[in-house]
Amino acid sequence: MPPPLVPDPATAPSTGVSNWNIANALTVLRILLVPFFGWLLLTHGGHDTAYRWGALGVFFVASVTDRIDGDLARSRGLVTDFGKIVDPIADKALMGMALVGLSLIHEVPWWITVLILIREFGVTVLRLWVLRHGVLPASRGGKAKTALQALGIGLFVMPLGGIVHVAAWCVLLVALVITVVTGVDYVFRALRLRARPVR
Ligand SMILES: O=P(O)(O)OC[C@H](O)CO
Repeated sequence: MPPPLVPDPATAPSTGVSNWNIANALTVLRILLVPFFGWLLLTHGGHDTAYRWGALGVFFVASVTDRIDGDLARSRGLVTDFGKIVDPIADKALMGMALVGLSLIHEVPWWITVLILIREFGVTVLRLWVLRHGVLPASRGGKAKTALQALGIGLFVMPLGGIVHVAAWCVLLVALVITVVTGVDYVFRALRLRARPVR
């Protein structure tokens, strides 16, 4: 099969470019936005509508940079192992902060937050465990999972009730299922990678 015209940054071989590039800078920016987002979400116990909208704005910007840095890495040949490892970590930091914050203000049950955190932490450990054999890139399912988590969390952060709240629950529950299923899938991918020789 001929190679795709635009390689996927997750699976494309690293190009040898410097880690100091615009795609990785956006990833780092996303990490820096996490505490700011958390502060906005938790101010006044999450009951201040203005801060809540502010938190949603920061969450939206951070989520959009996830898309942009991937597109930039694809189109400009800026794929690096650093990006492959740190990009998912940045996503996990943002989603983790959001879920812990929403649980602290009693809007998402702790069991959901803990289950998702265990999966995300576990996949990060798997990535480090296989690193000497190769990089475990984000799978399509993993990317879909992150997009659904972002949508569900974004709906929860919106200071609106009614149908928005119902939609938030539906999306988050679907995201939860995909989170678990892709987590199991990564275990098998990691085991296959570990069977390869050390690089
Ligand atoms: O499921 P993971 O750990 O591969 O994470 C996927 C990334 O968040 C996609 O950007």
